[in-house]
Amino acid sequence: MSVKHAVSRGMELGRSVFQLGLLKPAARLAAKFRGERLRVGQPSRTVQPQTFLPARYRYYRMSLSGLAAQLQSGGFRRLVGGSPRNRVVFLAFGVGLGLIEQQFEDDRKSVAACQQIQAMFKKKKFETPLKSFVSGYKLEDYVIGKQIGKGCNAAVYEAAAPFAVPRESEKCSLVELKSNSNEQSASPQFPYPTIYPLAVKMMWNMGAGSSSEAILNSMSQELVPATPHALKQEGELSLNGHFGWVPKTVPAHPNVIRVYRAFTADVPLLPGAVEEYPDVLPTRLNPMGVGNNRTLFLVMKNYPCTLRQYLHVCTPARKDGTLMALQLLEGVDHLCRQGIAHRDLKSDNILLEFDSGGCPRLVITDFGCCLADKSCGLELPYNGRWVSRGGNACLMAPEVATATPGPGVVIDYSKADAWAVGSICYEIFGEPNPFYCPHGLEGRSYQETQLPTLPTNTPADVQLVVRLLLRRNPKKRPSARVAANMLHLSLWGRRALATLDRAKLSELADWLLCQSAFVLLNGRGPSGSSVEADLQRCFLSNIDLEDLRTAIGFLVYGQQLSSAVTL
Ligand SMILES: Nc1ncnc2c1ncn2[C@@H]1O[C@H](COP(=O)(O)OP(=O)(O)OP(=O)(O)O)[C@@H](O)[C@H]1O
Repeated sequence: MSVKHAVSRGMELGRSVFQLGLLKPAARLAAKFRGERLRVGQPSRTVQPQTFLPARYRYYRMSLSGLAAQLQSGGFRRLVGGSPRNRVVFLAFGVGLGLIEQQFEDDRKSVAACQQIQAMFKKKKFETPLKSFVSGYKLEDYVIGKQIGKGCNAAVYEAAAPFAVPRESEKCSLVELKSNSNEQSASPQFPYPTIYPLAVKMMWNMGAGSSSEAILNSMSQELVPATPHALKQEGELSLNGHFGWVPKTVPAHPNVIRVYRAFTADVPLLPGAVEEYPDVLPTRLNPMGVGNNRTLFLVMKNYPCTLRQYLHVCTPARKDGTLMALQLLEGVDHLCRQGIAHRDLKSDNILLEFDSGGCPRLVITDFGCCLADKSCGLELPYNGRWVSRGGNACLMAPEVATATPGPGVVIDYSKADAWAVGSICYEIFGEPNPFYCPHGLEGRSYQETQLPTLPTNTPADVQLVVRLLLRRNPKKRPSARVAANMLHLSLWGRRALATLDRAKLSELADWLLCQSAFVLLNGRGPSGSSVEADLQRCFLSNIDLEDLRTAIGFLVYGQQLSSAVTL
């Protein structure tokens, strides 16, 4: 081997060691040099891309400082043995690492750029159409229309708020929910509810008693998506915690429902009550009923349909399907960041409307089963069978479905909702959810090889994301953030990605800056859709270099990911 050849091999080794995250084994290898022939070939080791990327700087620094120490102490000759060729290769290896120092600098710049981008987009809060209003805290403030939905815990009715009709001078009101016409477009199957722009959810109260405090205590999870003005501050219910236990609430997000008002009131006899839910009525309305006299009412925007209803009549196009999956991941990531797990994600609990270009916008709703405990975050102590693990048993992630209660047992929900999104993607792309009972796979026992393939028109990156989201082992499953980043990159960064697989982080920062500038200047997504614009804002306001790098790792090594990547 010529010196020139040895140098280039050493530098190449130094670089690839860095890029592949193999600094730790390389450091060990260097320590073993003496008397051994250096193999420049691929060391055989199984590495998960999500685990090797974040750790690399640590090993890199260890190796560099170890190398410097060896050189200074004169131990270099001892370390590499007498062969001049080995010394050259090893020195070149050091040069390769030195070049990486430069990359490390670039990294720091990229991290700084990311932080600036994040700060810029975090400042701009997602707006809720309802500004503070003094009315709407009583049932009498609303005109109630027909029933639009029913679940196991509540009936939902369309509603209008005559108090909120704007006078000449008043521009903002609940009515804006319907009059934002440039934001909403009608669909022939699901016309926009114009006469009744609101939806009132009447909870069925069978055990809580009729005091406001008891109702709030037992149904407090429903208030997680409530706006700060949803509850009357100085009235019977208060969000400041004086009345009962109040869970965390989530800041506004385009893919999470907003509850504009919440109040308790006597249960009224609404259309269809006697026929459809007589048992949960109070004896005042049905002598055989077991419901309490008062209950909780939640006021939201009235959406044209649920995701399930929409998918019943439409199969979204490839791009719309990807945007829909991405919105769910963004919504779930937002909840995770607030330490909230929804725990009942299913297509009935996702509402849908259309932006002006007809692109479906999804919002996650029904927080009745959520985990939003200030004390335990996303880790639920599972001491006994009486502890609720969440809603729909069919869509329980494996780590939740297989948990057995006992002292010290904790269920980690940090990736459970992301798993459910993976299963819902089948529905979005026109297939039945493989986990729906009674004949579906079971979360507790399925093998990943049993997962059906998605239809061939599903984008390859979406197929990869779904396969990863449905991994049994949550440690090998990407978080909602990483999965969302993968879809963002797939939708808008594929060209940039082609240059990123060499870990050129300065280019990554450039690309992010371009994205930010585009979103800031345009206020619309690449194809003019407000859904896309919101998604890009979500992406940029949550940007984190390590998460992004992990997403790139998954995409770049995606084809080899059936079990693990062998380097
Ligand atoms: N804001 C809304 N706009 C339009 N329809 C809605 C709205 N909220 C709920 N619905 C309809 O009402 C149905 C029941 O609502 P929801 O899921 O909140 O009730 P639930 O009793 O808590 O359900 P579950 O049985 O899942 O616990 C939904 O599936 C949907 O069809």
